[in-house]
Amino acid sequence: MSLLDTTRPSTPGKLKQEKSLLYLQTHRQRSLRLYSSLSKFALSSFFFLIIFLFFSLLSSPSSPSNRSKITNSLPGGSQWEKKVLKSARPKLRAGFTVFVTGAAGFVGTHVSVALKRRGDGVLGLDNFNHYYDVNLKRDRQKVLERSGVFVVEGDINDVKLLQKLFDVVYFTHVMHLAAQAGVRYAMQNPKSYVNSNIAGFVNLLEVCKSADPQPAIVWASSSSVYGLNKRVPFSEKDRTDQPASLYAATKKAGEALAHSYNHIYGLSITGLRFFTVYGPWGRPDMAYFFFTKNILKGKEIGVYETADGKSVARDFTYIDDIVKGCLAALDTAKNSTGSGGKKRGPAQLRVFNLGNTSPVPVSKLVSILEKLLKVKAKKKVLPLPRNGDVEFTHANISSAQRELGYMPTTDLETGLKKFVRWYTGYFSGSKKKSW
Ligand SMILES: O=C(O)[C@H]1O[C@H](OP(=O)(O)OP(=O)(O)OC[C@H]2O[C@@H](n3ccc(=O)[nH]c3=O)[C@H](O)[C@@H]2O)[C@H](O)[C@@H](O)[C@@H]1O
Repeated sequence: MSLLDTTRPSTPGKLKQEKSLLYLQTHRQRSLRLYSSLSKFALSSFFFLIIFLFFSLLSSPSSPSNRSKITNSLPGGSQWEKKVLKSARPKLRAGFTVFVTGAAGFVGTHVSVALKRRGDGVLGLDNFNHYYDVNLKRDRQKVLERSGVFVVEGDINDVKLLQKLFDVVYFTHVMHLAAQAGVRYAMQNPKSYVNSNIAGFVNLLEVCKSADPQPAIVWASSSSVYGLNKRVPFSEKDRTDQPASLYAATKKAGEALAHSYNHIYGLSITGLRFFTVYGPWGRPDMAYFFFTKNILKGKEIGVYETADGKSVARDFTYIDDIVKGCLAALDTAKNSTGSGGKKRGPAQLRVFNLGNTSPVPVSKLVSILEKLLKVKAKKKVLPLPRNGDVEFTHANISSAQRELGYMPTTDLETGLKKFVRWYTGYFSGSKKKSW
């Protein structure tokens, strides 16, 4: 007798019911079996996936040594700290340990290399923003690396990063050159100026004031703070409450901030008012740079003139003279008097003009470039636009001369010759030879 027989019902209706019950049970068992094998499959696939991921993490490209290299070279990692310390260590016992912000910038690169060459320790910081060609900044970074200067990639608004750097290194000095530069761009992107030149500066001052001991600070202000001032040459005693551009207003705000941090916390602070700095490795957004580019390309250049038909004029200052002024400002900076956020006595607060003391009309700048490039410029004389530009600048440098021993020695023609030599070498591909 078959199994079916034994389960045979006493009535046909009951059989149907029981058959469907049996069907349901078997179906449920089958579903349960299917479900359980599916979950087993899912579970084992999951484990397989975990094991696979585990082993792929262990294998190339992130082998254990590579991985630890990567984590170590990230900010905070042991290799990163080693690089930071090595770069910041002075060669000479009496050497400074300088934190240079904006190190891959035009002035930042020159100052960092000069400090390193004379035996100071230098640690750079730069956010490598896209205000102008980042490749130029990267090439400057290569120059810095060759000189032994490590540039940490980061922003002055990153409190944690600054704090970390100040925890790792005891900086005797800060050379603060990171800024949103350019007079005319301020109309397009005002926030960038507020962010870098005001918020970023406050951030840096906050970290400096809390450091124990506090570093002495030297920072880049600008000739543009003189704004509509008509007294010539511009003296540090003249009024600076009429900025003509938002850029100038943020630099003037920086000077006011410097005053408060000096007054409240005893930070030693020196502001340097740079006058239209030019030279090799310069900024492509500046007139002398893009005029050179456009003259060589046969493109038109706009030369501004004032309402009474005079060419606008600038006290163009060669980079090497500016570097000397920066180093002298560091050398003569007295110690900050506070520590850990508390002032212990009055501290040094200074501001100096760093200019060339011989303003040159922009039309003359163009004729020098024409001579050096041996190409006639396609000039278009335009009325000075209402874009924040001022008609002229002219530095009185007697204060810097007296206290810093600052004395510029490069006239515009000599400086432009050096710039043009660098420019043609750099853009013809012989970058490495040009420093
Ligand atoms: O002295 C300073 O503090 C400032 O110097 C420069 O500002 P600026 O003097 O305006 O330098 P450029 O932009 O290179 O202009 C130089 C001259 O060329 C003129 N110019 C500019 C552009 C143009 O198309 N045509 C023209 O005639 C300007 O009016 C100005 O007189 C820098 O760009 C600022 O970052 C710096 O702070």
